[in-house]
Amino acid sequence: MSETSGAFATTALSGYELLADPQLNKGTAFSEAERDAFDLHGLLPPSVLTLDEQVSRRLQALRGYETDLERYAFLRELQDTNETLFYALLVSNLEELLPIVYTPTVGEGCQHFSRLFRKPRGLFLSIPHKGRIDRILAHPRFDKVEAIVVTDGERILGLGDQGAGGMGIPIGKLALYTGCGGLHPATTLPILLDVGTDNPDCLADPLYIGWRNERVRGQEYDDFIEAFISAVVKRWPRVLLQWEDFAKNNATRMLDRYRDRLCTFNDDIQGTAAVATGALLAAINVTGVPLTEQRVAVLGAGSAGCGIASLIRAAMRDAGLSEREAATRFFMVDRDGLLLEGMTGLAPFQLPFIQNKQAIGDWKLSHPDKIGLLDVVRNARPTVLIGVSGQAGAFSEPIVRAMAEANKRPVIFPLSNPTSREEATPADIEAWTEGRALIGVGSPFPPITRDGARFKVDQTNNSYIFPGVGLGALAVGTSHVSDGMFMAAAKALASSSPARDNPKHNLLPPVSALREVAESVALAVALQAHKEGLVTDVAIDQIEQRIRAKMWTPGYIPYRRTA
Ligand SMILES: NC(=O)C1=CN([C@@H]2O[C@H](COP(=O)(O)OP(=O)(O)OC[C@H]3O[C@@H](n4cnc5c(N)ncnc54)[C@H](OP(=O)(O)O)[C@@H]3O)[C@@H](O)[C@H]2O)C=CC1
Ligand SMILES: CC(=O)C(=O)O
Ligand SMILES: [Mg+2]
Repeated sequence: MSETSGAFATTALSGYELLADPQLNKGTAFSEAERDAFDLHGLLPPSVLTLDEQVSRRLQALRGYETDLERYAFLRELQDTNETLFYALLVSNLEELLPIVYTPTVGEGCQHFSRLFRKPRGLFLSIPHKGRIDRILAHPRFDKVEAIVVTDGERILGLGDQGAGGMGIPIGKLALYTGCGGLHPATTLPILLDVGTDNPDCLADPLYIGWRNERVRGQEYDDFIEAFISAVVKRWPRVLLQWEDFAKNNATRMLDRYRDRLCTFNDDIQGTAAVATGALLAAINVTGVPLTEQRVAVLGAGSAGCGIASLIRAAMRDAGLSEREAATRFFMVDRDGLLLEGMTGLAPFQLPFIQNKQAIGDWKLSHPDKIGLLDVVRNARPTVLIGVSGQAGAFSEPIVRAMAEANKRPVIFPLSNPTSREEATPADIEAWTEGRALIGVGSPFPPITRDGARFKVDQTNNSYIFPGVGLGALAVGTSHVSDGMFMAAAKALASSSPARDNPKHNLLPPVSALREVAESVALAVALQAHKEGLVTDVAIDQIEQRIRAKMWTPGYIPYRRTA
C-alpha cells in the first residue's frame, strides 16, 4: 500500500514487489536515489529515462504492431504494468489511441478476452460467490475507490452477449474516466458481474474464463444485483456507479430501481442521450430548424433509443412544445417496425414513445403489416434520423435519399458500435445526400472528402459525456445523478461546438479535445447538481476549483520508503 502526501508518496514495497505494482511502478524512470532506496539496482537496466522518453519508446513499439488487436493487448499489458506511463501515453495521443483502448477495438478485446487475460484488473463477481461479495470488496486495495463501471456483459456494444469477456468494456470506460475525466486511476474500479452467458461460442470454448453456465435470470438475477448494490453502498457510501452494456430487459429496470439509492446512472441510456441531444442542438445552429419543428426517427427502440428520445423530448418541452405535441414528434422503429398503439409485447420503457394510429392514418405504406424505416421516413419526413439498432447497413440508400429529399440539411446519426455495426458509413451518407447531411457516427471512421478536403466526421459517442458527468458528480460529491444534469451536459457540449463559429466546421470538438470537453461538461453538471440541491457541502464559487483539483495529470512523484 502507498500513501501520497503532495510532493512525494511513501511505500513499504521494494524490489520486485514494487515493480509488480502497476499503480507504483515507474519502470526505467525510477531515479538513482529510488533505485538505492528500494533495492532496484540490477532489476532494471541502468539507464534512467524520463516519462516523455518512456512515452516515445512505447509509442514506437505500439506503432510497430500489425493489427489493432495486438495494439490493444500491448496497451492492456502496459496498463497492468505501469499505469502512469499508460495514461501519459493515452493522454498525449488521444486521437490515435482511443480507437484501440475504446471502440472499435475494445469490442474485439472483449471477444478475445479469454485469450488476452493476463493479470487481474478490477473485480469478477460471479453467482457462485454471491455470499462473499462483502469480503471481496473489503480488500484494502480498494479503499480509495470512488468510481465504478459495472457490466454483466450481456449487450457488449452491438456485439451481443460476451459473458465475462465483457470486462473489457468497464476497463475501457474507466480508462477514459482517467484519460479524459482526470480521475486518479486508484479511485476507479471496473466490475464484471458474471451471471453466466447465453453465447454458445463462449459456453463451448474450452478456454472460456467466465462462469460456464447459462445466464441466471428472474428473481435470482435480481437478488444477485441487490446483494451487489447493498455491498457497494455499504463499502463506499458516496461512490459513483455507472451501469454499462446491460441488455434492454435489465438496463432501465435497474436504473429505475437504484437511481434513488445511490449516485448512479446508466451510460447507454443517459450518457448516449446527452451526446445525441448535444449534437442535435449543435446541428440546429447550422440547419436553422428550431427544436420545436424537429421530427425524430430512431431505429432501435432499446435502451439508447428510448433514452435519446426522452432527453430530446424534454428539450422540446423546454423549447415550448406541450408534452402532448412533443410526444407526436418521435417515430421509434424497432425489430417489429414502428412502435404503434395496440402493439403487443412492448417493454414498459417503450410505452411513452408509441405513435398514435390516427396520426399515421393517411400514410402510404409499402408494408402495412410492419411499418419499416423507409415507410416512416417517406411519410413522417423526419428532420433527424438516429440509429441505435446495432444493425450494419440498416440506413439503406433509399432511406438516406428519402431523408435528403425531405430536408435541405438532414441530420443523420448512425450511432451503433463498433464500426462494423454502424447503420451506414459516412462516405455513403455523404454521397447519397450530395454532401448536405450533418453526420454523426458512434465509432471512428476514416475521413470523408468534403469540398475537396478531408473531413473527419464527428464521433458522436457517450465518451463526450460520461467522463465529465463522473468528474463533475465526484468533484462536488453530489448525492444523485439527475436527468437535469444530463440536459446540462448536452447543452455544455452544444455550446462547445466548432460549428457555432463556422457552419462548415464539425458539430463536436475533436476527440483530441476530450479532456477539455470533460472539464466543461463537469462544470455544467456540477452547477446543475448544486442548483437542484444535490450538493450539500460545496459553495457554488468553489465548484470550478474543485473540478480542476480533481483532475489528475499523469506524472511521477518521488517515493520514500517506509518500514
Ligand atoms: N454512440 C454511442 O455513444 C452509443 C451507441 N450505442 C449502440 O447502440 C446500439 C444499441 O444499444 P442499446 O440501445 O443499449 O441496445 P438495446 O438492445 O437496448 O436496443 C437495440 C434495439 O434495436 C432493436 N433491433 C434489433 N434489430 C433491429 C432491426 N433490424 N430493426 C430495428 N430494430 C432492431 C433491438 O431489438 P431486439 O432486442 O429484439 O433485438 C433493440 O430493441 C449498440 O450497437 C450500441 O453499441 C449504445 C450506447 C451508446
Ligand atoms: C458507446 C457505448 O456505450 C456503447 O456502444 O455501448
Ligand atoms: Mg455502452
